[in-house]
Amino acid sequence: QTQGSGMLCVFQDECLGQGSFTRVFKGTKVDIREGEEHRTQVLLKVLDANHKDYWEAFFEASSMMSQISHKHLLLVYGVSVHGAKNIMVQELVKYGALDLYLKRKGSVSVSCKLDIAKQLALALNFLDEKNIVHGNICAKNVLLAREGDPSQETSPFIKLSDPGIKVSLLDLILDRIPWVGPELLQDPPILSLDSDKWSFGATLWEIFNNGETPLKDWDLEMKRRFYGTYQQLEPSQWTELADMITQCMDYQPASRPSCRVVIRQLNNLITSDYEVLHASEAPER
Ligand SMILES: N#Cc1ccc(Nc2nc(N)cc(-n3cnc(CCO)c3)n2)cc1
Repeated sequence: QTQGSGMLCVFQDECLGQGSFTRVFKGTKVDIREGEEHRTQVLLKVLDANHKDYWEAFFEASSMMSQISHKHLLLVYGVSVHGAKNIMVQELVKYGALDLYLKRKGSVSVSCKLDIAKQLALALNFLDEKNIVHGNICAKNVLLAREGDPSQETSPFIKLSDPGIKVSLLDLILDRIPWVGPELLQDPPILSLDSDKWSFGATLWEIFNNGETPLKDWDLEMKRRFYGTYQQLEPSQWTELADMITQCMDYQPASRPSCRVVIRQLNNLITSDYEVLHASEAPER
């Protein structure tokens, strides 16, 4: 039995993956409306039993998502708090987490990547306008609802997932370097809308590096030094993209570009990419 939409029950199949404190399963939601049974495939995000005391943060994350709706935000049906289990029931997004998709696919076109980046920027702009901090923007939390296929002229479609448990323990924050803004390692940590812009920059880096994990295998000491010495992620060969990532990952939170500026810069990249892409077809000037 869950809150809200009167969902009757959910069943869980195989485990699909995991977050920091949770495991995700495919499941089925059964609603009874006007005496008819409606079955919907869902994603069940189950809070690990040994993290039971995180249930408030777990509940907060899901209630944040269920209070707002936007085409690029994940739909959360409700939270089941029956018995000892805390289960968040989400829409099942067809192709799952973007980082795994990019790793698996390895050959997603630049135009698709730009499209995904723009949709993520639109989701962030929506949250920004509502003064809502997500707090965990990364490719793992971007879900792919539709593949882009340039030959079929179809564009990809993404949904930003719930932020998961807001971590405050220092070593968990260290674990999220380079996605977490350096201002969160200060004392006191300052979580703000600007932090999401830093994370957006790190996520752009993942998208254009085919889902590669930034600072992979770096230990916590090396990660601390990455911020301590004001380092940047390895720049892309595409200067305009590299500049955008560096601007988002500005060590001064207030100097990071607004969502509107980011969307405008992405549109310029899309146009320039289009021109390069179709330059060969352009009639001799
Ligand atoms: N093979 C396969 C396959 C796997 C998953 C999905 N779909 C889906 N839908 C969601 N709402 C959330 C997630 N999800 C995945 N990993 C996390 C934890 C890290 O965020 C969340 N996956 C579809 C196909």
